[in-house]
Amino acid sequence: MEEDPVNLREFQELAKRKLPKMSYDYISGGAEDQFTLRENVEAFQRIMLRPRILVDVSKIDTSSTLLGHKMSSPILVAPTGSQQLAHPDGELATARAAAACNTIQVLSFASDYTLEEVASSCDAVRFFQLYVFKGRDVAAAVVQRAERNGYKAIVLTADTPRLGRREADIKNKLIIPMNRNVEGLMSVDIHTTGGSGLEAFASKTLDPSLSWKDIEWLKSITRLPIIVKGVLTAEDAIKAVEVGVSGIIVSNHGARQLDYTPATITVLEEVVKAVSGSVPVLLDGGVRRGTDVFKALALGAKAVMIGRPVVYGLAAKGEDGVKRVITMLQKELELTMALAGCPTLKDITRNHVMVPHQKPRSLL
Ligand SMILES: Cc1cc2nc3c(=O)[nH]c(=O)nc-3n(C[C@H](O)[C@H](O)[C@H](O)COP(=O)(O)O)c2cc1C
Ligand SMILES: CC(C)CC(=O)C(=O)O
Repeated sequence: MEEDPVNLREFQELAKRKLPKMSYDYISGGAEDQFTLRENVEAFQRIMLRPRILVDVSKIDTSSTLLGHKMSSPILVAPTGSQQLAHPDGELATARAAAACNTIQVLSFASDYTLEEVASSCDAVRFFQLYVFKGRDVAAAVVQRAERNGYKAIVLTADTPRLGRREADIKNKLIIPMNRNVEGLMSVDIHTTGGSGLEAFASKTLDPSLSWKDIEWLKSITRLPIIVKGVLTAEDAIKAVEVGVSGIIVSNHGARQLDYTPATITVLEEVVKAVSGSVPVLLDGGVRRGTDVFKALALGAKAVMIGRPVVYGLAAKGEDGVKRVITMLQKELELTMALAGCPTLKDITRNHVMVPHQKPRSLL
């Protein structure tokens, strides 16, 4: 009988056994030395909790809202491309699992099912993640389709003017399916003479000239709120608020872009302070435990997103695997809140965590 993972790490192990090496390496890997990949997880492990005792925790409420949308917990599904590498049902399975768990899926621009197919798969609140390609007409057409199909926000990924150097993908000569959302809008020759097929595609399509002034353009083509993903500094957080975004995601793209950026949890507080409550701040990168979610909330995040764990759940057990990953994390958060003396999310404060002097262990 197939084993039943009891935590998110065991889902990763199961996914590793089930997936071809090329797919597993693409999903699990990070950029270059993968220093930040390790840091994203380890920085959470350096933060300790300060639980309060003798609080009535007979009822725990994990429910939350984001931009006015209700969620059963502050845990969202991060955008991850090409989910058919993990399972044939890909983003459709993820959409149904997220809906069943009452949470928001951020659909990747690079999804293997089109945004229309995902929208008609089930009824749910979902957001759409945008990459801006050279020649803005493709992005404009896709954003308008997302709006027409009921997506409730645009998540602009801003940390990928070019693709980070992912050495496993280069060695494996990664083959990536053609982006379905741009079918009929553009044609790109993705044949390579070697190396990563994703890198070949990205270098032909991504627009490295995208800049802050383009938020104005994005606002001119959609009425949807814009959330910027990839903020790591107070300076950029302030800029994002100035140009009128509706939300910020502290993210280093799961350590797949610029290596030696800090773990996201170590810069969260800086960003939260810089925006002083004007817009919600989310975080992704390395969230693997309910205690991690709790720590991020204590440091000011409105919610967190999980990337790889969802894809591992999908690879391990399809739609049911994704459901179990999300539910597992929600239940761990609920238990953490009970054991820390926080019956509601509002009860989680900065005083519930002890943050060490932020120096990566390997630099001490
Ligand atoms: C396989 C994979 C594909 C991804 N594809 C996208 C994408 O298409 N767009 C995007 O904005 N981020 C993408 N990301 C980054 C995630 O949205 C997220 O920032 C990251 O996975 C969070 O870190 P975690 O995997 O440690 O949870 C991808 C990440 C992975 C692992
Ligand atoms: C560049 C995208 C197509 C995929 C992505 O964001 C990723 O692999 O991290």
